[in-house]
Amino acid sequence: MSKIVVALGGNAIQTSDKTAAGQKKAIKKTMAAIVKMIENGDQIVITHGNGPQVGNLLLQQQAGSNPNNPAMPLDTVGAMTQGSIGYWMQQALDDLLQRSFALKLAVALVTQTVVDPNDPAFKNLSKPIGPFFTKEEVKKEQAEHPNYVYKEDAGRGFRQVVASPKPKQILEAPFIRTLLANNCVPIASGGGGIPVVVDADGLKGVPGVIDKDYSAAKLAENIKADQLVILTTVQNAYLNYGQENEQALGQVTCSQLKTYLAEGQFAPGSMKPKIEAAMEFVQHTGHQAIITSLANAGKLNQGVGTIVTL
Ligand SMILES: Nc1ncnc2c1ncn2[C@@H]1O[C@H](COP(=O)(O)OP(=O)(O)O)[C@@H](O)[C@H]1O
Ligand SMILES: NC(=O)OP(=O)(O)O
Repeated sequence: MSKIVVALGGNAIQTSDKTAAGQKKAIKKTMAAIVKMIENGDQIVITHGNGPQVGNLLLQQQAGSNPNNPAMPLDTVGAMTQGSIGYWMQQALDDLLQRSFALKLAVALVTQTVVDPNDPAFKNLSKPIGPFFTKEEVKKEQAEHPNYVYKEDAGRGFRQVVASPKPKQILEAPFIRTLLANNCVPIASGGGGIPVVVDADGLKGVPGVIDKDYSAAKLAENIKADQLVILTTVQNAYLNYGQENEQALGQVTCSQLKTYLAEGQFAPGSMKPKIEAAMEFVQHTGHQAIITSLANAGKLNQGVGTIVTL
């Protein structure tokens, strides 16, 4: 039996139907793929992104804000998305688990991730969140939210960007291990975990959204996982992605990936963090990491995807 941390990307949650019912439906389909991994006999910890949801909720908070009901800050909004997405996943998974594993339960855990208050990411905002805007729309948004920063996101439009500090420690890692030991399926570190710093007064939430791929690697390391699995839209990481000479990467070493990273083969904000997270886990633990599509979740022992080794 292997202990596996599975990181789920936006496509596992997002749908054109943004209602709770629409998102629940998408998540139920995703959880059915995860159950296949549990059926293989492995211990699974699920982590997930929250980019679209945290940005949307932040806008909703601002729109409804008044002195008696003020908008919540970004760290709290991040926690709210851990709650909502975690609830949807937990419910979907419980329904599916009850059919085959009467004793297993999913448990969504509000998770804090320690970051460095001096992380340069607080000055260089880079994490896109919320909806996409056209050039015209973004001018209106900027007038309404003068403190927000917007950047172009890979030719797909403009999005608000926030700080994305690197995770240093997943605070609740020991409890995640306890949950695993007690036959639970933890859903943890959602949205990369709520970024917190430790100061003289204790823990303090800070404004940012951590990249869930980097947090997944840190979580996998902190709970001594045997494998990190990053499930996304593509079956593999590719060289020359989208070009005529595109080449899927199968088994690949960290030193080969270092060369490909230097060549700029992986787009920042999408495949690059997944490659860097996989390398970090493999280099720190000696275990392997796999990047592949959600559709391949049940076939991980069949050599699918990009398999990163030392
Ligand atoms: N070299 C590459 N190989 C594969 N996919 C790549 C590459 N460079 C960029 N991508 C893009 O990365 C996307 C996956 O990243 P992202 O959309 O951030 O995923 P998720 O939301 O699942 O975390 C793919 O859909 C693909 O468009
Ligand atoms: N927090 C995070 O990385 O979210 P996305 O994967 O949805 O961007």
